[in-house]
Amino acid sequence: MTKEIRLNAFLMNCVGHLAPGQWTNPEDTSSDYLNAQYWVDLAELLERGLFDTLFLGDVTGVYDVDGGTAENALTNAAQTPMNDPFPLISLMAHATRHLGFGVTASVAYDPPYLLARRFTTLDHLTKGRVAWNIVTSYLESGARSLGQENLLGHDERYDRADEYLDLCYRFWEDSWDDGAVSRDAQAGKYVDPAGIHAVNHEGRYFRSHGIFQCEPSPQRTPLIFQAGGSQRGGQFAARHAECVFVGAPTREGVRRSVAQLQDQLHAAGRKRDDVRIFAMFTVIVEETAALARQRHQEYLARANLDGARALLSGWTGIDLSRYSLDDELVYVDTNAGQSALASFSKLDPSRTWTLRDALEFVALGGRGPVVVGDAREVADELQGWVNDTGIDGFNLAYIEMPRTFRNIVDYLVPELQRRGAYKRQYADGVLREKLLSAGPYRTTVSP
Ligand SMILES: Cc1cc2nc3c(=O)[nH]c(=O)nc-3n(C[C@H](O)[C@H](O)[C@H](O)COP(=O)(O)O)c2cc1C
Repeated sequence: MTKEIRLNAFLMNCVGHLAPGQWTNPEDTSSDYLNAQYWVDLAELLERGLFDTLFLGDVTGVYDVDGGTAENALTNAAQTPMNDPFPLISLMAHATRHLGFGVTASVAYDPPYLLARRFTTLDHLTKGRVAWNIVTSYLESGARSLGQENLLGHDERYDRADEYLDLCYRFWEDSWDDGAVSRDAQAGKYVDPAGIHAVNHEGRYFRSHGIFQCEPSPQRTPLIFQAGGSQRGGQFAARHAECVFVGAPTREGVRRSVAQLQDQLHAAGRKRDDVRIFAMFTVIVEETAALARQRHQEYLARANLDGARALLSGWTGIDLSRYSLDDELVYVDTNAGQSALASFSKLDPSRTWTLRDALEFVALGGRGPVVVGDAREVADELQGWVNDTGIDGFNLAYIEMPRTFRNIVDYLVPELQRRGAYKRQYADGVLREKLLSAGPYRTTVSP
């Protein structure tokens, strides 16, 4: 049977996101990210294309690993400057009915109570269309700006994140009984206090005593996404995630990431196909293959390798300005994101990468592959990846705004629909019901 492919759009609240240099194209509108209308137009476009979510990445801090300064990132707009993703969701939810919103929030800085409250608020305002992409942060600059000496150790960040999540689940799921909000005007009773329970938590990293102050939202716990493919990151995903976001440049790399995660799910007592897996990807599709290839060449000519180096240095925690472009990338453990370097070194042993190869790759679409062609070629390619790797869909980055997404909606989506590989309408229900064919509430079991 033809597998239905899921699509999310992958952006950050910044210029260019995963395409440093492309903002210099007069037709690219990504530097309009400061305008509300830019986001509303995008959300409406994605809903027209039946995208599952608009998925917003986020980082705390600036990319200052390259050369030990933020100069490169600032000059080339390498995810710097960057605004907060949360307020965008209220705007876009108001303009749409079905589109989901994935939002990345780090557990490194906000206390669990405040972040849990923010998600509950958004889940209400979106009527249950919010997902949380949980990350543990990788930029030391963020830690310093928030008054910390440095980031916790890589694996300890995940230990702390486990406790963070367990506490959030208690706020969302244990503090308010179903039916406690009676809104009984005749009796003059909005909430029945008997249905509200204090959360008492004394843990290694967090303490909290008291009732959660928000009434339960449609999903209670937002749909849980996770991105972070190290061994420890995979264990964390196996415990919490309902959807996982992987990023690797080759088919073999993605296949291995999926297989590793499935083994970890099995080890955690879950079914191997218990999570929906999305791969980072970029699509350049045009009405004709020739035009798509021409567009690709124009994008390559504008790609900014310095900006790409600022990004890759930040992701890996290694100052890549100290290496020559012909040096081969070799895996070492670092305290930043470990899977970023692994995906250009040990993940796929059949391929070696020089620094130049990796920068040219990252400059168009980050850690995900780029597929170029007319709708038929691109659909073949996407279906091939889904069949060979076990993923469920793609988190699609853009190169040019809004052309990348407009062309996907106008050319690729109808082709996938003709093949029976893409929905023709949204399913009913909250985001979890739409994406997982499950009930409205969290599908992973509390420990
Ligand atoms: C595909 C992908 C996307 C990611 N997106 C973000 C992001 O938007 N913000 C962020 O802080 N970390 C992001 N990360 C990093 C990780 O989630 C994680 O917090 C950390 O850096 C450690 O990752 P690791 O388990 O791969 O070593 C991403 C990782 C992957 C694999």
